[in-house]
Amino acid sequence: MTALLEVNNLKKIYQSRRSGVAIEALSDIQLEVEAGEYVAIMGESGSGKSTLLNILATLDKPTSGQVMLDGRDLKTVSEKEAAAFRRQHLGFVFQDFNLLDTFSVKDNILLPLVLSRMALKEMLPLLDQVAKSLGIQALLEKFPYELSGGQQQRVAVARAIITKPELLLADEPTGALDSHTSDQLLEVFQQINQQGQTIVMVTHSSIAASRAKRVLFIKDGLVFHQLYRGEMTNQQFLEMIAETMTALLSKED
Ligand SMILES: Nc1ncnc2c1ncn2[C@@H]1O[C@H](COP(=O)(O)OP(=O)(O)OP(=O)(O)O)[C@@H](O)[C@H]1O
Repeated sequence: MTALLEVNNLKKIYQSRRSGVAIEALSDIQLEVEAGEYVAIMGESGSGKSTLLNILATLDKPTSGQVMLDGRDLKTVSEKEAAAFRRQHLGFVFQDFNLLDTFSVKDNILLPLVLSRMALKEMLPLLDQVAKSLGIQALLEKFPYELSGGQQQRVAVARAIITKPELLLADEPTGALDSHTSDQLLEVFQQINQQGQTIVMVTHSSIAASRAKRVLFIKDGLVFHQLYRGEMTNQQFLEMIAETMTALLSKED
């Protein structure tokens, strides 16, 4: 079986325009994600997590190496095609929700379908389904500024999954949430993963990572280590992740 996402020998070097100094953010990343997996990516600040996510999201290009999504090399996605490609195949959830304040919740969620020119009568059943599964039916006519952070993030998740993307990419999705709301969001992620949604989530939080099925640790631009949940409970997996993070941070090179 081929993986849904395959990353081979990915390297990213940033060239500082001012100083001319080259920074190697990713040196040789190798990873595979199967359809239906829920993978968290951890690593200390500056280890290259956002760089990796941006490349997977087709928002940035690698210096070398390959990313294959569902058998397609992202190199073959042209600049012109990129926005439509992202809409059709990927969903995004960010730390700061990124909702449009002048649009109602309903219109925010429908936006990717509107941009894909779907007919309204096809959209509405999808809206209904996604709103029900995230428990946000009562919020549809409100505006984002009328919602709590947790509610806004649920709306952002609804917008990300309404297109039924092959892959949901999340960058610090619990970063702006308090611990209670963060738990609720993590439940939502577990629930949509159980329904078949593949998720790759970058996070600083060991608690968030402990809800995934697998955790990758990045250090020095490489996948340094990985842990599988297997039969572990959330608490057991959390302890193992926390120990690994401590070891990772204490091992200076
Ligand atoms: N646009 C850029 N130009 C130059 N250097 C960059 C750029 N973006 C990131 N970097 C550098 O690349 C390295 C990796 O950064 P990246 O943001 O991917 O790390 P991160 O693991 O996501 O960090 P954090 O957890 O703090 O968000 C860092 O050394 C950073 O300073």
